[in-house]
Amino acid sequence: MTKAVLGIIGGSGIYDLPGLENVREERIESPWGEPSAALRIGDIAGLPIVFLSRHDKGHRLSPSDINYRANIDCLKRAGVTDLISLSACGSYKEELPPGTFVLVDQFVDRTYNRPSSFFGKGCVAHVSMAHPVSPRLRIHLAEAARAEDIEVVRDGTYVCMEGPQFSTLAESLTYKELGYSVIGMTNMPEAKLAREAEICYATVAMVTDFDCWHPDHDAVTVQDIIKVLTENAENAARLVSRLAKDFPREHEECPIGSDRALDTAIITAPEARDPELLKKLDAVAGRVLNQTG
Ligand SMILES: CSC[C@H]1O[C@H](OP(=O)(O)O)[C@H](O)[C@@H]1O
Ligand SMILES: Nc1ncnc2[nH]cnc12
Repeated sequence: MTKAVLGIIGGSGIYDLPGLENVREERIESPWGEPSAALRIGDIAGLPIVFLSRHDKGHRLSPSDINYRANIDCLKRAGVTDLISLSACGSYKEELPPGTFVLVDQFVDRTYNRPSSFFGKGCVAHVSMAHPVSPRLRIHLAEAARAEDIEVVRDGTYVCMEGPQFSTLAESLTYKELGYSVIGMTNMPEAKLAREAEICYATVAMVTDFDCWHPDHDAVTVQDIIKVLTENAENAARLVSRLAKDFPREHEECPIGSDRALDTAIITAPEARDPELLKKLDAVAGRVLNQTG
């Protein structure tokens, strides 16, 4: 049995986690470089929690400047088994107005300027991303939201753009036409890397705006977003507290195998593997690389 350790990545407007107790800050060294910030390690209702601010205090980092590999590697080193991303997003549906929380179940990756894998030359791996979100985490989040009377929608598709500029009207109309639910700039490659690191991942996409497709809302501005962020952040803190109280203390095996994703993924023959890369993979892939026989 593995102890459950809940990781929380706080996005825009969430630079700390109210309710986190017995907090200590830890700067974990990663062979993948500098993470966004020091980890804040503590507990809520006795459940171990590791909090990481994605953009760091003061919103120092833009989506393309975040070292997603270092972030996920550090969370893995800290023992995180289950990871929740709290993310601001724009909405493509009238019925998902600002303030709605969407428990997305699919992602579309439109980013192009970020390293998106721990693997590569000297150790090639192909994990499945067919179902990028852990269904079990989505269920726990939906139950926590219901208990706290927070409006959530249980599924949806999050398209991840490179940014940092918001979409053009043509892009916005295209994504809407394609049936996507929400847009953001950060959940890819984060979700891919969490899968490679065998960490169960789920996102709470918190709607802040209607992007620019909506006839009544012309262009998005950071000022408008900030107005909604504060209220969303308060609800997110309540949601996480409730989630932690009711969360199983033993890590539950993922029904779609997120926590065993590397069992069938590595294709490079042992004799063709690059020892330098293998060293960097010690945390992310240690479970499978250290197997003997
Ligand atoms: C400040 S609005 C744009 C910004 O907010 C979202 O970030 P996060 O997912 O970390 O909450 C979006 O992806 C952009 O990075
Ligand atoms: N409209 C939008 N587009 C991209 N990222 C966002 N984050 C919040 N609102 C957004």
